[in-house]
Amino acid sequence: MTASTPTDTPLIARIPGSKSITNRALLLAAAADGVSYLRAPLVSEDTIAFREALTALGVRVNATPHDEFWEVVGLGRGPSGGADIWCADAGTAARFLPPFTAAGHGSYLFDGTAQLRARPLRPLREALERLGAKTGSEGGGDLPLRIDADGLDGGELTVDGGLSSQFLSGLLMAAPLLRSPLTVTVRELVSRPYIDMTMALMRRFGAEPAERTPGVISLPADGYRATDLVIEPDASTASYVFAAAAVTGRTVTVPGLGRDSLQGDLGFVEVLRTAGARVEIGEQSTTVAGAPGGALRGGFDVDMGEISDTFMTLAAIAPLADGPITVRGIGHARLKESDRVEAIAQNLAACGVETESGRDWITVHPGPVRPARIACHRDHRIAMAFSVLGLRHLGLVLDDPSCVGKTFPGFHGELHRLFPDHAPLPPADTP
Ligand SMILES: O=C(O)C1=C[C@@H](OP(=O)(O)O)[C@@H](O)[C@H](O)C1
Ligand SMILES: C=C(OP(=O)(O)O)C(=O)O
Repeated sequence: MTASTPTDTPLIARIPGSKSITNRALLLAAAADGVSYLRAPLVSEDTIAFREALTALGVRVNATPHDEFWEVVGLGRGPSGGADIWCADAGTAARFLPPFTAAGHGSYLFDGTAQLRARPLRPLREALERLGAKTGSEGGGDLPLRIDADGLDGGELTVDGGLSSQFLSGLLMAAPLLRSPLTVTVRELVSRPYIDMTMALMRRFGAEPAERTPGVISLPADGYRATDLVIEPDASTASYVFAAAAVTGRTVTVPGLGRDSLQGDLGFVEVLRTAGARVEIGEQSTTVAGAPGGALRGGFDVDMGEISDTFMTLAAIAPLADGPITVRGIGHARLKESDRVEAIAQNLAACGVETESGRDWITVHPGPVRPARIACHRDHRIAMAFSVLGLRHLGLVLDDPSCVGKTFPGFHGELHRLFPDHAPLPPADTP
């Protein structure tokens, strides 16, 4: 072992499957010709919503009793017959499914919770209209969204991914189902690693997207072939146990997340390295070892625009560091389950921590953390990020612990299993 290699006996974390990979794989399997197998899928509110939406679209998804794998009987084309589609809180459902239905036939009405209705959808709708889709809004907002589908021709399309990369991912995944090839030119783009994930998974299902010039993606209209896919643990979820290692001085290993991961959010461990943790990204696993006593180095500035789901994991523990930490590039994090920049600033203020923030950045100053009630805003990541800070016995209480169910229903149980001396027993209403 080298000096920088984690040494104490690692705690082995059980991290559920990636939400982003599960929901992409569900869509691609539904569009494919043949029967696909998705192994170790995430079972959470977002993926159940996606699965139920596909069922409403006439796709058969059979689960084994303990969800070891899901069998998806592909349609081999877009859906037909029309349906009402409930997207719940899932941004992936609201952004990936409308292009899929537009490539099919029939009338579809998409809706979701008040939280989802508040999130942007217009650039996707406008892109679909430019492709020739007939769309309508009911009630004047972005959702409910109606799509009257009669298949789509390809051609040339410019897409604005400046608010969310999910618009582009949804359009790219629908492209092989169009009547002719499509070339997409990307104007503005946040969260680029998710586009690489989309294209990598499209290839796993037999499609051939090509980006010969950066920002210009050509997509043959050759459909998808069924496949058998093992879904990696979720790297955004893993950020909480890696941060937990950093603040407790323990070592945590996540098996199944290695250097070939499709998920950009694994890059969060590099931010922890800057904060003084030791990190090893192996072929099949990643290990983070906290500095003794859970000491954190501050006094740095980091752009987390490409891995913005993990910025709250860092910001929540930043008061424990020995200097201020500034996170940049996170304007689009204001458009998620909550305004995450505001939610972090507000909750840290409740803990007596000083912050400064602007449209797309926040600085967290070091200092004592006082007991507080954390306002989760029904945002799973606010709940999970502050649970990690809470490992330092600071008297933090979440106002809505069960909101973690969006991506990790068993979060509190797993945190307690790994850190029984630091994390409380899970609340009665969570697994
Ligand atoms: O494509 C995806 O699976 C996701 C893309 C990201 O959203 P944005 O592109 O809106 O940043 C991320 O925040 C979200 O949790 C999942
Ligand atoms: C932004 C998120 O989710 P969604 O897929 O709903 O966009 C998230 O999980 O942090």
